Formats: sequence, C-alpha cells, structure tokens
Amino acid sequence: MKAIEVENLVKKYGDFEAVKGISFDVKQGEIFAFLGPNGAGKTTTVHVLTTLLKPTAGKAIVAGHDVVKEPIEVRRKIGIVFQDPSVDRELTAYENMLIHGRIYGVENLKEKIERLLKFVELWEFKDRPVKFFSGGMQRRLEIARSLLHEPEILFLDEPTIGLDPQTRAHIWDYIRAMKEEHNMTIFLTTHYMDEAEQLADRIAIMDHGKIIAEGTAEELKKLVGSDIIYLKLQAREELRCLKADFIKGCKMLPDGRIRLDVDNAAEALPRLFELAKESGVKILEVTYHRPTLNDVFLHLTGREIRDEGGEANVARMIMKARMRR
Ligand SMILES: Nc1ncnc2c1ncn2[C@@H]1O[C@H](COP(=O)(O)OP(=O)(O)OP(=O)(O)O)[C@@H](O)[C@H]1O
Repeated sequence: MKAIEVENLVKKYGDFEAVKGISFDVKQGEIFAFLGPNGAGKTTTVHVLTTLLKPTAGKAIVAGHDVVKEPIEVRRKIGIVFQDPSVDRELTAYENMLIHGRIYGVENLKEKIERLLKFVELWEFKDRPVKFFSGGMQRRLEIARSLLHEPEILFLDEPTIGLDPQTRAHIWDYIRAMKEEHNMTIFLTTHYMDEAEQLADRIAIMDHGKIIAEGTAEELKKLVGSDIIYLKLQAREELRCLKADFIKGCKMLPDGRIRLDVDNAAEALPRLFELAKESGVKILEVTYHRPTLNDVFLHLTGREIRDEGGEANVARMIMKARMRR
C-alpha cells in the first residue's frame, strides 16, 4: 500500500517556482529520502505534505487523505520533526512532552511519555530544562515528542543537521528502530549522502525543484557505471576527453578534473597511462573508486552536493528561523 502519493506537485513563492511538478510514491513501512543540496526544494515539499503550505498545483495524498481537502485528517496521522528547533527551551523534557500530548489529546499519556523518553535515552534527564541539553539531546526529544500520538508517517527534515558524527549515528539507530519495531513510514530530507545511503530504502535526488533520479542507492549508482577514475592534468589546456574502447564515459568537471567511467579501474589504469603518453597529456594525479551517491549527483548535474560544515549550517538554520518569524 502507498503511504504517500504525489502527482505533478508545484509550489510557487510569488513568481519563483521552488517545486516544479514533482511526482513520486512512498510505500507503507519504507524509509524514503529526499536527497539534494540546500535550496533544492526539499523543505518546501515537506511543508506541503504536512499541510503547512498549500500547493500551487498538483495533488498529494498522505496517509490516504488529500493534503488540501482533508488537512486535519492528514495532521492526525503524521508526526513532524522540523529543521528548526521547536521544543520550549525553558521547560523540562517531561513538560515539553506533557504539553504536546495534552494538545493532541493523547490517551495513557504518562506511560507513553515514559516509554518514549526511555526509547530516546532521555528518561534520566526528564526533569532538566531543555536549555541545558546538547543539540543531539534536543533532536532526540523532538523525535520522542513527534511520536507521542503514534503517527503512521513520520516526516524528518534534515534530522541530523549540525550534529557530530557520533550523535548522527545514534539518531540513525532510532530511525531504523522506528521502522523495524513499529513498521512506521519515514520520509526524510537530507543533504548528507551517507545519511541517505545508510538509512533509506529508496532515494529521490532533488535539484532546483525537480526530482532528477529515483531508486535504491544501488540502482542510482548504476546510473554512473562501474568504476570511476578522476584525473588531474598538468595544464588546463590539456583538458579534453580521452577516447578508447575501455572508456565508457568521460566528463570534464568544472573544478578542472576529468572523470572517466570504466568497467574495471585496476585494469584500465595502465592502459590509461599509455593512452595519455600517446596523446601527449601529462597526468598529475589519479584517484579511482566505486561510485557513490556523490558521483551520481555529479554525473546528473555536473556539480557536487556541497556539505557545508556544521557551523555554517547552524548559522543558516538560525537565519531561516528568523526569516520565518
Ligand atoms: N518563504 C519563501 N519565500 C520565497 N522563497 C522561498 C521561501 N522558502 C523557500 N524559498 C526558496 O525556495 C527554494 C527551495 O527552498 P527549500 O527550503 O524548500 O529548499 P531545501 O532543499 O529544503 O533547502 P534547505 O536544506 O536549505 O532547507 C530556495 O531557493 C529558497 O530560497
């Protein structure tokens, strides 16, 4: 069964089209990731699917309900963890859970709070004000809070942005547990390739408001080819594609490197050196590896999904939060 069905969804801000007619389905019980650089339109799509924004055109059915015609039914069945922190920092973890649970009219609230705070390993900190929590603890509290009303589908917008690698891995464990233990459908957005690869059953790659590829990580990597060789040449004027039967694809990258697709890099390298010598091209540096999702993005767009450092992302989140107020 389908948990989410989206058809030709468009969202404009004034004249600017942030989401340009995307279509996709998410199956019940799967982890589906929207992977793309900042500004690709991921958050806008999540806001439409969670009824916070009205689409300009197109259709979206979430948990069996139309987001425009039946927003209240949709909201009852979904949980959301936003990119911007939304817990009350002056209240304790327990108080945050209690208020949210009462707003939603959650039954057996106390038992549920205890179970969920234990699930995210915050039970021993339940009486501490959230302002004393680390970023990772706050995010865990947000996840616990979003699960209080037992949603069918959980939306996570950049769930590990700005967190250190260990905390990120920890959050991934909770996300996997939600899928495995509760058969929950999880829709997440991320600009971290490893996050999409580690967690998602299927991935949609988004860029400039469009879905440019969709599939499992393995299927997406097949778009690139088998192995990839990157060459750095001595002079920029030497930048041209080398031609030989063992080279399946060749692309000149904006950063001045050449990317070659080959079946087997180990066998191709000696032949490549010969070919370079014959063609009078001086190779300065060679790297090769099996394709990653970054290569897929590079292959499709000619650019890399840049991973801004933690601090830059936190600064961006603060700016965005201010803009939304
Ligand atoms: N309220 C708004 N008004 C005008 N333009 C907006 C608004 N919100 C977002 N945009 C623009 O729409 C585009 C998509 O933004 P969106 O936040 O959906 O991207 P994203 O992929 O989620 O990136 P991020 O990870 O930075 O949130 C961007 O160009 C952004 O500047």
